[in-house]
Amino acid sequence: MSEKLGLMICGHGSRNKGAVKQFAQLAEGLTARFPDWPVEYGYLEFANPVIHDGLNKLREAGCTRVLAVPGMLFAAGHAKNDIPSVLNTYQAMHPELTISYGRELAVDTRMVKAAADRVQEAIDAADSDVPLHETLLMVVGRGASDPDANSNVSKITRMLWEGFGFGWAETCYSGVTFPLVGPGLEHAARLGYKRVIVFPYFLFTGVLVQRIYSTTDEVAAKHPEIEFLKAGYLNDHPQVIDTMADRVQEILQGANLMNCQMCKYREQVLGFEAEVGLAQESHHHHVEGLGAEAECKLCDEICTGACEKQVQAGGHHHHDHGHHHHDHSHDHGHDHAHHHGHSHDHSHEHGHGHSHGHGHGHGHDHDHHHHPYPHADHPHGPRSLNRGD
Ligand SMILES: C[C@@]1(CC(=O)O)c2cc3[nH]c(cc4nc(cc5[nH]c(cc(n2)[C@H]1CCC(=O)O)[C@@](C)(CC(=O)O)[C@@H]5CCC(=O)O)C(CC(=O)O)=C4CCC(=O)O)c(CCC(=O)O)c3CC(=O)O
Ligand SMILES: [Co+2]
Repeated sequence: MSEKLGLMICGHGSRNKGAVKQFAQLAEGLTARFPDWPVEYGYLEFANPVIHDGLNKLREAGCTRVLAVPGMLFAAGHAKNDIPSVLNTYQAMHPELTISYGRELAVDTRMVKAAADRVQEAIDAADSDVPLHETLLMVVGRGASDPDANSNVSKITRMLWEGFGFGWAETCYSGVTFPLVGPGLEHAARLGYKRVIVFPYFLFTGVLVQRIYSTTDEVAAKHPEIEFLKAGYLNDHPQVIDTMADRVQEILQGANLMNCQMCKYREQVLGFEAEVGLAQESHHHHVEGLGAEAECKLCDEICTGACEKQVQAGGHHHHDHGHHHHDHSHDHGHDHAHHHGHSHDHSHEHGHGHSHGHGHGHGHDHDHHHHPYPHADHPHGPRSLNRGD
């Protein structure tokens, strides 16, 4: 029997409409590279269609083998646990279909080229001329509880630093790990460079990119002697699409091997030894498929940061399912009542034994546990930064 191939692009998803639109554009770009196959995309969380919907469509189109690629920059929880969990569940329900999973975009010369273009665009758009030697590049990664992914951001930073010849370069993160953007930029401001370029190494706009830009404005206001440039994120850069297309080809060539050398689940990674052999399970089923329900109504298109201000003012996020800020809220034990009225116990086990429960909109009760991130209370990390919630 001949095989009918289909392509499934597994994206992250955002509450922000602009972000979802931009990911869809990226997916369109990839679709154009595979004109002979049915191509679908779906999101892990916060937006529709979900990955499951896309898989249904491919199956209905008669596909016998689905090549699934993660629309993810690095291999952390989403690429290692959450997407595989969705795919494996689907595979188990549909044994007639074969799902082959590809790898993340990872550190790749083409990704570095795409990043370099965004940095160059920021330099070109600047009013003044500052020599590269007097410029500091700050690359902002998403940040995860996986040092494999976090350290790959530093590699991107070094490639850009060395490639351009900037005076200095640093790496910081939008959440979960340290240093966060605020402390990272404050440190950078002390180094005496005339210009600081803040570059979010992100695929699309959204809540987090907006937070990075707002934090940059706050730090810039305190340092009028330094010029801060805000570079754009990767978006649907042709080289990003090329890289993703290559990840698809790798599956067919049988070369889609993830690099497990630095994987905390398999190897004794310094500081993360306790996580060897840990179950790689998804924590995302509770947010998956929140479509129109999760969509942010506070901004029209590109995130304005209005949701953050609401949180800071003491109110909860408009569609807060209590998960929204958990990466920096482990230190307060409290319960959120939720408008949907279902309860869900979400406990984070970590060294200090705190936990918080929250309710959220889901049809069933369940427990899930995140392994404690060993440096959650780092002085430049998430817990020390009081964003007011
Ligand atoms: C705003 C928020 C959603 C909301 O609540 O609205 C949001 C948004 C986005 N995340 C994105 C990417 C990634 N998110 C993770 C991981 C986590 N993200 C989580 C929370 C939140 N993520 C909420 C903010 C909470 C806060 O900080 O206040 C965690 C804490 C909780 C959880 O999800 O369970 C979990 C940590 C798990 C851990 O490591 O412990 C990883 C790493 C990984 O793979 O795990 C990647 C990179 C994947 C890659 O490599 O590409 C993108 C796409 C960015 C892009 O454009 O590229 C968006 C979209 C946007 O910014 O809108
Ligand atoms: Co996420």
